[in-house]
Amino acid sequence: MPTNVPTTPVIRSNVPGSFAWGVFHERHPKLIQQVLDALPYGPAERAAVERLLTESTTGVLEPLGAEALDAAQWLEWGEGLWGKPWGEAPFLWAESYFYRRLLDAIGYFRSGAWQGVDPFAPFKSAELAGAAVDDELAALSKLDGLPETRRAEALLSSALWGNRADLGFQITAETGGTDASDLVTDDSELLWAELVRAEGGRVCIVADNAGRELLPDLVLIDHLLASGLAAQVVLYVKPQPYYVSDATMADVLAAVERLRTAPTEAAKAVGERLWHALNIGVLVVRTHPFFCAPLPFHDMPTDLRAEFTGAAMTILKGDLNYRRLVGDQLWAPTTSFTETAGHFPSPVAALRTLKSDVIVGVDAATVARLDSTGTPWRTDGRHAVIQVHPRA
Ligand SMILES: O=P(O)(O)OC[C@H]1O[C@](O)(CO)[C@@H](O)[C@@H]1O
Repeated sequence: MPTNVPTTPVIRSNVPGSFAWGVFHERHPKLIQQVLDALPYGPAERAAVERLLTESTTGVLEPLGAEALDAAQWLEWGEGLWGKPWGEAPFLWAESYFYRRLLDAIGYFRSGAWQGVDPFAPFKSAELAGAAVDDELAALSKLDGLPETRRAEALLSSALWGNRADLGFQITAETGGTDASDLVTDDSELLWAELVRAEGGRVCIVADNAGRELLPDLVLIDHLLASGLAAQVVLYVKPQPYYVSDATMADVLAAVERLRTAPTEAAKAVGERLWHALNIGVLVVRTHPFFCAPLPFHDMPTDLRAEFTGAAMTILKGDLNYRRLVGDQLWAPTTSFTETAGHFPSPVAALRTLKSDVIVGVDAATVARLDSTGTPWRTDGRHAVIQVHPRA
């Protein structure tokens, strides 16, 4: 690259007052407290968690212990960063390592009583069991009466706003609910056109959160399969607990069960169809260690790249997947989505509510309108994008 071309700054968490700084210095202390309150960890785990909080806010990056199975992998990923303050590492890297170290602190990988115990399970279970989910599943019945196109739009919208996790089918089964201006880029027509163009292919969905986000994702998957738009759907989940509510295989099973045991026929039927789809392999759940790696998708390993290659479409859910797709950098918001996401090995769509500074693909007039509101529109979770990089 010529030396006079300015590069887009990578986001770091060392600027007091910035969003990234707030994640480490304001959100993580609260999160740690919630984790310690939710399960009765003993003195060793509690002390290790407190040490992690101190290290990640005022200390320097310490590598994993040599006994960890992924110690060598992390040493390589963190080359040049060890011994430096956490805030000097890229925000994406540091946040990912924080969750890896949290699992270390609570003994998730060590042989012992806490091995394999998801520290976030109490939050995920409470959400899935909650009355809000009952209402959302009940609202699903209303979608059956809608014309096909409207129904498809409603399902897409639910999967999108499910990422905000305070909305769901209720929004879409009724007359709207979100302000259209909340959707700052809307490529939904292009997304449906691409799905129709590649009808009968394999659609990959890279999940984000469990519970109230995963449920509408599963309903959308059911629609893609039932309509024939997809012959097969591959749902990618995290191999281990991550970013609090990210979906793992256990969360998929819990969500399918929630659907199958729902009080309404419409929701039950979705649950039964998904169970059958899993049985016959038209719905496949997969994972890969790279989904918990601290790197952008640009750097995905060859085996994962090969999995996405040939997919009719890959739909990436949520904020973190977006950051990993376009790069966790302070792009000018008008930078084209294709320029930043075109490296992905298949056509790709992002369904994301905005919860961090990164944003691309927004037209200048919309950026000016949003900036003029004086609200933190990039991070307050009130806005969303549907963005598509189609087949050439
Ligand atoms: O669940 P999502 O949509 O991926 O959001 C995760 C986001 O939450 C944060 O961890 C903290 O707000 C962001 O840094 C991150 O991108």
